[in-house]
Amino acid sequence: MKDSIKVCIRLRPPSAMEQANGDEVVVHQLRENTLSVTTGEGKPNLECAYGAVLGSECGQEDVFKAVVGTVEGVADGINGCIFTYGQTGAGKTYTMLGSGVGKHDGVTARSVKMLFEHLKKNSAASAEGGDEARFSVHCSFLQIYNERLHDLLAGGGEGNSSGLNIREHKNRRSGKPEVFVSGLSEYRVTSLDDVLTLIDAGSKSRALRSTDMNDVSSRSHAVLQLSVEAESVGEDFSVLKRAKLNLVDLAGSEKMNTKANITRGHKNELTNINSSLSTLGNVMAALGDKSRTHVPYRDSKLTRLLQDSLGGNTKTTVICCVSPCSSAVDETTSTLKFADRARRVMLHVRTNEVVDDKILLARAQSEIARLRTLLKMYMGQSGGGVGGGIDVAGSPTKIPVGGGGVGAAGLAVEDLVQENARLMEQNRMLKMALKREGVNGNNVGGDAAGGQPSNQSTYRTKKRLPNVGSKVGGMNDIYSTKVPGAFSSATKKKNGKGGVGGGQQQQQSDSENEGDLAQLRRDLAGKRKKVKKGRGGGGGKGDKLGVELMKVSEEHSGAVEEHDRIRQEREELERQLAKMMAAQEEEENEGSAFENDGDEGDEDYGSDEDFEDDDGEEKKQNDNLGSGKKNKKIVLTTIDLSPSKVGGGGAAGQAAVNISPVVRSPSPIFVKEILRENMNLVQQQQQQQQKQQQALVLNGPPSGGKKGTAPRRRMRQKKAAKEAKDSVPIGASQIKDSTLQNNKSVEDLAVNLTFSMADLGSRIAVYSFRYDAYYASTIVGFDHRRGMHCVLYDDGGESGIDGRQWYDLSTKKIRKVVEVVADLTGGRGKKRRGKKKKGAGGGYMKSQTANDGGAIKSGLGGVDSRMVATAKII
Ligand SMILES: Nc1ncnc2c1ncn2[C@@H]1O[C@H](COP(=O)(O)OP(=O)(O)OP(=O)(O)O)[C@@H](O)[C@H]1O
Repeated sequence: MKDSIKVCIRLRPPSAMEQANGDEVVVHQLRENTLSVTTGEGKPNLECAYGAVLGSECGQEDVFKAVVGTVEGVADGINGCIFTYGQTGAGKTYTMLGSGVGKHDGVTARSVKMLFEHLKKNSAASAEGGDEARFSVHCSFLQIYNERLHDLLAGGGEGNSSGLNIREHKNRRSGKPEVFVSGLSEYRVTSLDDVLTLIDAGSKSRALRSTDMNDVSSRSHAVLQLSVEAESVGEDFSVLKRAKLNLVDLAGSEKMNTKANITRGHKNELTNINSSLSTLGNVMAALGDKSRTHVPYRDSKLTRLLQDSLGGNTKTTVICCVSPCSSAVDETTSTLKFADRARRVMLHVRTNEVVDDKILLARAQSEIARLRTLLKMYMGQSGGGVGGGIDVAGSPTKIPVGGGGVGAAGLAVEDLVQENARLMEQNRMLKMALKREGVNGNNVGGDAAGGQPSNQSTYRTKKRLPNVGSKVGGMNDIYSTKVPGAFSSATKKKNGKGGVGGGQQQQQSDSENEGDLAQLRRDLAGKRKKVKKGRGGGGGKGDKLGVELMKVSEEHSGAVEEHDRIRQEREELERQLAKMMAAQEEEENEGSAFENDGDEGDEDYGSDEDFEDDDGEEKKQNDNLGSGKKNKKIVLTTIDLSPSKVGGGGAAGQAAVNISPVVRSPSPIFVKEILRENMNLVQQQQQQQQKQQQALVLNGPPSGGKKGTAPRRRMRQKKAAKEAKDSVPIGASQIKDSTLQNNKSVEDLAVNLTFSMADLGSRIAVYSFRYDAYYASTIVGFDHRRGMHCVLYDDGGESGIDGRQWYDLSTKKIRKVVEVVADLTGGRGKKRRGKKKKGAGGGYMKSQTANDGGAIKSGLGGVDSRMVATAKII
């Protein structure tokens, strides 16, 4: 869904200072979405329209109404971002957070309230429908101060750390890069009160200073982020929706007052704020200008962090706050210019949902059906459609109507794919038959003579040499198109006049069909070219149709190619089989030439009755077998390729290849079973490899006869262990706590260990787990769903707040979790190095996996009963 950034302008009432100075009001709301600015002497007055204009008299509720659209979608998986922009003292913080810390009736509190209401409503609706619904919300709060990122919930404010880093990782599903802050703590919140507690705590750490316009001016950009996950699980589906809501209070722009005696620190702040706001403006300008290809997101931390919200998959609203007074008119004009740039930016918003595979499959199937219908319509329009079958090639009416058409090109994609599966299975059976008879069925195309016919093999005599294809129910058309029947050559050779005649006729129709098929292919190629050409032209319904046709047509041509390959393989197999039969026959004829009465060669094999009436013949044959005599004459008929006959028989126990008048296709269930079997085999192989690897680590590599010296053996073992360790893929667990098993879900842990983190759908490969006397728990592990390392922690219900941090170390291998530290007592910006001494520090806990030696950070300044845990993963 395409949408532009919504821009609202909010005029605050004149401040006490402005009133005292006798400032004139020069900005007025004209209509719902327009305002006018009297800019002063010599400058043109402005009249501008925006998404909404909120006059001085508008309250917080009115403002929220204007931005509610951004919040509404979050519970349904649509990212949202609301940020305030404007001069210092223009009312940004008031708009976002309300009047002063503690009174949270601004956009933030209202948005959070609405978000929880929506999530609960959705849950209740799902529950009413009999489905299970769960949601989780995690909250983080950071500030960008002097181009450094600080976790406002980690304590210590600007001084709490040297600054966090912005990283990028690829979304596993969409494949698109996503920006995140590495090591930023997130707390699980279940109500508005939880969020307000965090805002209160974080706001205490925010950088503030008094400016000319504002006694309590925010000198940093603050970003409150809520990560929402809502899952609904039904009997046969599961949908997980994820979205982020960013609520941003930007630092205010401020004119450099050269006369005022400002400190170096203040100057530095000012430069950084103005520079990042100017980059924000440049980014907006670049995004709004289609001719520009480069967007300078990386020019500031702010734009990099908001990258997704500005030009990506996020519904964004900007509230530009302005003073209505004449003394601020230049700043107001500049803010309105920014607003103008912002409203030109187009966004591509979509629902972020992870759907269960079953649903995806169903969707894909319905899409294919839709495309197929489209194709039919298209072909019908172009005059190429034929009868019941879908004629992709759009060939003239030579093609027989319905029932599969002449050749591969006359079949629908689905039919072809099914046909291919059938043929493949038959080829497999043929290979088995060949193998049983001594020819290496795998060596298709090789020298058939390599596999001598077995003397033990016996073939039943038949009256007729039917073409394989001609008798195959459901696949005859395809097959007869190109494959004259491997056995028809034997027929010709063996059958004398009558046989030859039949063979010629068959050949003739084959070549005719070949011609048809070639024509169909040419037509198809021509059609594709046309479609491609049309696509290049751009625009229009026809183009869309063309593109979709292309898709189906490509799908079709893939199936045709596959079909050709399988068919060639089939021909080769049959050639080998026929060759082998001929050799066998010759051999037997040589051995008992006089036994051959020669009469049967003159028989008329044209009648179906003859073909079917083989009971008596079979009995005779069996009698021959029983008497141990060789067959007088070996004539091969159709081989029963049905799995029940061939698959289960086994070469040794079967006296002959079973003969049956009809080639049965393997049932779809059978194919499924094969696939399942293959998957099982692969899994078994993988398990075996894992076992071998483990055995290698435990016992060292097999000695292979040479025992070697003990040191060498040890070295070998060490090397093998190292290799095994190195080969551990990311996310594979190195479990350190024997009480836990790999890949426990967080929910499992919650049940067993009262760990209240309900990170929906996550499966965490646990490297380390700690549950201590303070009832606090910490997990360090790998989150498979996110493809990131994580530290999850819980203070055991003391404050009801859980937390988590994600680390993007996906390119690195996990060696060791060095340390997990939690501090329940608080303390500002503590930094610890080295080993924690026994007994020191109440509430300090260390993971069993701790190995020290690495930097440890802990502490949450000013916030009691909350825990911080950081792991260093090297
Ligand atoms: N619409 C409003 N109605 C009433 N008071 C307002 C309004 N907007 C702002 N104020 C008051 O104006 C003062 C400055 O507002 P605020 O701190 O929100 O400005 P700001 O844009 O965030 O400034 P800075 O960028 O310096 O942080 C505050 O005392 C606030 O209460």
